[in-house]
Amino acid sequence: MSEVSILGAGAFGTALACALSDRVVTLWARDPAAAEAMRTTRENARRLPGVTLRDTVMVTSELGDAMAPVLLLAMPMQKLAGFVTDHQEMLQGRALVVCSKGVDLATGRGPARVIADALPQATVAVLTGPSFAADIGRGLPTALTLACADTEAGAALQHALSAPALRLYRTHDVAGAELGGALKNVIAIAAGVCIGAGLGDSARAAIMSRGYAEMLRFAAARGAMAETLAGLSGLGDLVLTCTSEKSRNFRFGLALGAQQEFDAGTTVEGVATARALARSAAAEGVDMPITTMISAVIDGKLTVDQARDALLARPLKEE
Ligand SMILES: NC(=O)C1=CN([C@@H]2O[C@H](COP(=O)(O)OP(=O)(O)OC[C@H]3O[C@@H](n4cnc5c(N)ncnc54)[C@H](OP(=O)(O)O)[C@@H]3O)[C@@H](O)[C@H]2O)C=CC1
Ligand SMILES: O=C(CO)COP(=O)(O)O
Repeated sequence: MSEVSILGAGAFGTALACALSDRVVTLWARDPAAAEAMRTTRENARRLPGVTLRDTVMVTSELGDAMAPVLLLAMPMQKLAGFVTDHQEMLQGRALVVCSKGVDLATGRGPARVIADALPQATVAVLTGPSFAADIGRGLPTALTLACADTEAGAALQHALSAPALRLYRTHDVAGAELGGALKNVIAIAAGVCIGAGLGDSARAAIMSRGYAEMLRFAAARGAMAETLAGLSGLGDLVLTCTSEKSRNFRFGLALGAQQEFDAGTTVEGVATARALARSAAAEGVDMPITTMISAVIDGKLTVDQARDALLARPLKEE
């Protein structure tokens, strides 16, 4: 049995398994056929093609075989609540490190709260920051934030999950870390829309800066620290995903801006999160114009032109 298991064999879970394969690590895939294919070909051809899984990566579809002391949860945000509720008993008493980025649309909760509500006794941490699965899977250097309210447990996890090319910084600001990862995906969609609609690089820089301003406002309203948002999990990830076509959120925005189809099977966390955040911002009186416009454009309530005009026509104000 390994010390660390990764639950969810998508692009990110597979990449993390590769990063941690300097030791024995277990990767759980819910689909037995996918697990069998990975075991025999040593590749996750569907989610992370071109990356070879070392022999130290044990792949299983039996959840019980993956019950290590430290579990990394690498599944889409909207699936997290169902997963932890369904497997409450098995997950009890372990350190749960969630890698999902987003807000639960049904309840408005972030990933750490979703887990803590289902497993009140669990040690919960968040692993987030600028990191494309394709980069991590290839062993390229990456720095992430590990957030845990319990400083001692956080330090232990920081050491347990660091690897030769994976450098972890630690914080106790769980809300800040998870909000950074959730909020930036919506701004990445907006940046993609901007480029896809031909609005230009200057407009994208404005979206990134003003998007960051609204990330800070929302995070402050939730009691998060501005310093956390200025770090890897906020600004770092915002820059990455607003400027690279490796980002699915950015690519989704590109397609939306260019009025092109986008593959519905691709995980685009910012879509549900935009809806959840726009709803919360309105309810809590937090000014989030870009997030609100992007949510409306995604839902077809506004065209890109209407959203652009509405943003430009806002009352002039101090920066
Ligand atoms: N890809 C990246 O570069 C990064 C991703 N992340 C975050 O990691 C999370 C996962 O993303 P990523 O791996 O890229 O997504 P993928 O779409 O590549 O994979 C999602 C994985 O989750 C599994 N899954 C879906 N539904 C469930 C469920 N109900 N129970 C258990 N497993 C389920 C899928 O299984 P199946 O294959 O059987 O459908 C699949 O293995 C997201 O929140 C994302 O924001 C964070 C940093 C980087
Ligand atoms: O969060 C990510 C990189 O840090 C991955 O971004 P996408 O989900 O947009 O591909």
